[in-house]
Amino acid sequence: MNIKFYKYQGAGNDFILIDHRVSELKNIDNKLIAQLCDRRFGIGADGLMFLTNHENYDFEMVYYNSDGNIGSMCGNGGRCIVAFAKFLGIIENETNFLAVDGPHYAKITAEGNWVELQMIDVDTIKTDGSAFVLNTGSPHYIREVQNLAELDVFTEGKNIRNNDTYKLNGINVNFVEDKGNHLFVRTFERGVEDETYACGTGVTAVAMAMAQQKQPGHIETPIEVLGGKLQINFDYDGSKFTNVFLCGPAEQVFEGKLNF
Ligand SMILES: N[C@H](CCC[C@H](N)C(=O)O)C(=O)O
Repeated sequence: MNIKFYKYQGAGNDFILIDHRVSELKNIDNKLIAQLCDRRFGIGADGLMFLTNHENYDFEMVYYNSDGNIGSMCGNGGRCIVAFAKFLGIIENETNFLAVDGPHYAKITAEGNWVELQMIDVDTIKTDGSAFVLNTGSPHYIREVQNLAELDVFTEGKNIRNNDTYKLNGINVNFVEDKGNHLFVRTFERGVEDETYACGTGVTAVAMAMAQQKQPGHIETPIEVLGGKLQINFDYDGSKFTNVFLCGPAEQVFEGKLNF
């Protein structure tokens, strides 16, 4: 089989994309996905996505984590697949597509490399000790820290993700430092089981957890991650977050063929 793939990255969160409308890869084998995402034995990526047809939407996004298992919502993956749909000529500068957590609206700049993706509304933030826990399409744990640049995110994140509370279903673990005019965020991702350079649903959750400690209103939060800059915009009425947008770059890096 000769299967064409494309590699995308959004703020350093990187993905393999396959146009499933034309691909011959019909039986999705989780071990093969893990191998393709492996950085030594495969292409290397934090996740793999199939773009498929859907009768009521422009397309459907099917997302797998790099361990080969189907993932929950991936925000940066969502932004990358929107850029991919534009590249394929399926959409122009706006789209409504379906993902695992429901329909998403997105808009895209003319050049196609800046994508603003609407995320699900959120009305529940729980606490776990001094940490916050919420679901933005994927489950997230958020802890505020000092000196985040020095933190051992892998060890700390892995311990939290595997503690008795979260071991069974897993959780994505985010650490945030308030830098005054922006938030600095680092994330240990479930399904990658490592720190990634950016996590879209993660920074969305972080912006909400930090905003609930402030005045309600329209809130725009600039975020710094290891792989670049993202921005989260939403309306917060004191209990609910609506009109939530994850904004940032989404770039095609290369294309290739799987030969097997
Ligand atoms: N990198 C992703 C999160 C992937 C979700 C995955 N780690 C899971 O919990 O299944 C993002 O940009 O939102």
